[in-house]
Amino acid sequence: MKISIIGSGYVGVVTGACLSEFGHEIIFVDIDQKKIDLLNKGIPPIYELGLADILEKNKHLISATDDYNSAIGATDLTFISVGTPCAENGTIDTVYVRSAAENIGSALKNTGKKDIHTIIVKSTVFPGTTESVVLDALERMSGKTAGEGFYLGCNPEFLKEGVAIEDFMNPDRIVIGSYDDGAGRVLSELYASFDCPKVITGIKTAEMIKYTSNAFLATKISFANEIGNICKKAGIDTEEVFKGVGLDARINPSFFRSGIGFGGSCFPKDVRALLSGAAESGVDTAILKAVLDVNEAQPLVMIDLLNKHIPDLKGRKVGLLGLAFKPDTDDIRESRAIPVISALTDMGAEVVGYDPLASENMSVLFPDVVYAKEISEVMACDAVLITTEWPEFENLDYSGKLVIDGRRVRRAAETAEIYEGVCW
Ligand SMILES: NC(=O)c1ccc[n+]([C@@H]2O[C@H](COP(=O)([O-])OP(=O)(O)OC[C@H]3O[C@@H](n4cnc5c(N)ncnc54)[C@H](O)[C@@H]3O)[C@@H](O)[C@H]2O)c1
Ligand SMILES: O=c1ccn([C@@H]2O[C@H](COP(=O)(O)OP(=O)(O)O[C@H]3O[C@H](CO)[C@@H](O)[C@H](O)[C@H]3O)[C@@H](O)[C@H]2O)c(=O)[nH]1
Repeated sequence: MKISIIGSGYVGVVTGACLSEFGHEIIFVDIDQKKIDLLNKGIPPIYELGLADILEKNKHLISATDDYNSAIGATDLTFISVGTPCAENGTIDTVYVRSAAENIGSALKNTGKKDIHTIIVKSTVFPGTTESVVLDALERMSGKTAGEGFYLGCNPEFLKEGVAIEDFMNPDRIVIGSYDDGAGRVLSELYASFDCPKVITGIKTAEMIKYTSNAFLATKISFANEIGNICKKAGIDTEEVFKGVGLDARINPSFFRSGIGFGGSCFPKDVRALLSGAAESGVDTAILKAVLDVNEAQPLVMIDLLNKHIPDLKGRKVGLLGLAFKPDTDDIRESRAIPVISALTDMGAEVVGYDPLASENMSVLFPDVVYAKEISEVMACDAVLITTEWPEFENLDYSGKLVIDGRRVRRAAETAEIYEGVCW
């Protein structure tokens, strides 16, 4: 198929790159000229394991542009994968989705396309958004009617950063929300060779499946952290507890890693959006509120543990191992290192941070932090705080150090002079 992808971020580029592996021709559309130039050279605009190889290998199938008319005119299927950031009231800001849909609608009109075009929303949007914001923009700008002049659907994405290619290629399920039979048919054909359950449903239900999945995973993590805090006080190993708990097939062992909570571009934003959307419709969401409250408090447990050993942090050097919101990414969005750095600087500590990929991104938020080129600079600090579990932190020698571990690095527990695990 010939496929255009609007928005060349984590989701867009991974989707396009993976679909090119099946021989589909891909045109990326973005408003960021830097990303367009990189993609046209076969270089990924974001870091994701394995992405560079695919883009280089399939260069002949891939191009990028800011011109909607040429991209829509040359393709049969368009994915919208632009960002849906948090608006001030906690709901999603649909400005990018609306603008993408308006531009697609105009292009459908300008190019005078005769063949029926399919538009699929891959961005995470609050239930109802595709059938209101997107549908309205497409019909208004194209002069066509959904289901007759174009097909409309949604296909939420479940990939995890860092393992995004693997997740896209081997999904647990594919969810297809269809406004009309056409969108369902086109996506069923596109994904025919994927050997996984396909959930074909209405658009609002598909949108809700995405929010519910993320909210449930976030709930598991906050629950694990609350239980972890109880275990820490009682001298019980949380990991062993969840090993025992997760063996119950009704529960499942994944996403029970306790620590300093969840960050990233999705869990915090999506739980907030669900909560705000529920409040707007008069539904009280006690569980979702608690999930966020636990997640806000959890990174600060590190500071309490540090204060136990160094009561006055003024002028003391505190090293941070890990700045990214999780390993194998340069993404710092909602990283749990952020509240830790803020608290430390508020208390007058000098922060030295190290991350294999994310230092540059973090330096935009915190220009006054010292970004270490070598881990030894962090290890020379008065205390070492582990905020991201990069595999290389398992190979360090922590002897003689005071370590507060937010992510359970075994080697630190074994070798540190003073070791405090956040929930163990
Ligand atoms: N990052 C993830 O792991 C992940 C996983 C599943 C779902 N999602 C969802 O997918 C969506 C995209 O997330 P992301 O992380 O890829 O975002 P991102 O910020 O990395 O990328 C969005 C891209 O869209 C471009 N853009 C914005 N407006 C545009 C327009 N009008 N026309 C063309 N391009 C435009 C931006 O320049 C940017 O390159 C969000 O709704 C997110 O919640 C993200
Ligand atoms: O047991 C766990 C698992 C994760 N985390 C933290 O949770 C955050 C998110 O991790 P992860 O889910 O691996 O990364 P994301 O790339 O944010 O992926 C989530 O968000 C995406 C965007 O919606 C979804 O597509 C994915 O299915 C969903 O896992 C990170 O800060 C992790 O450190 C924990 O603290 N404990």
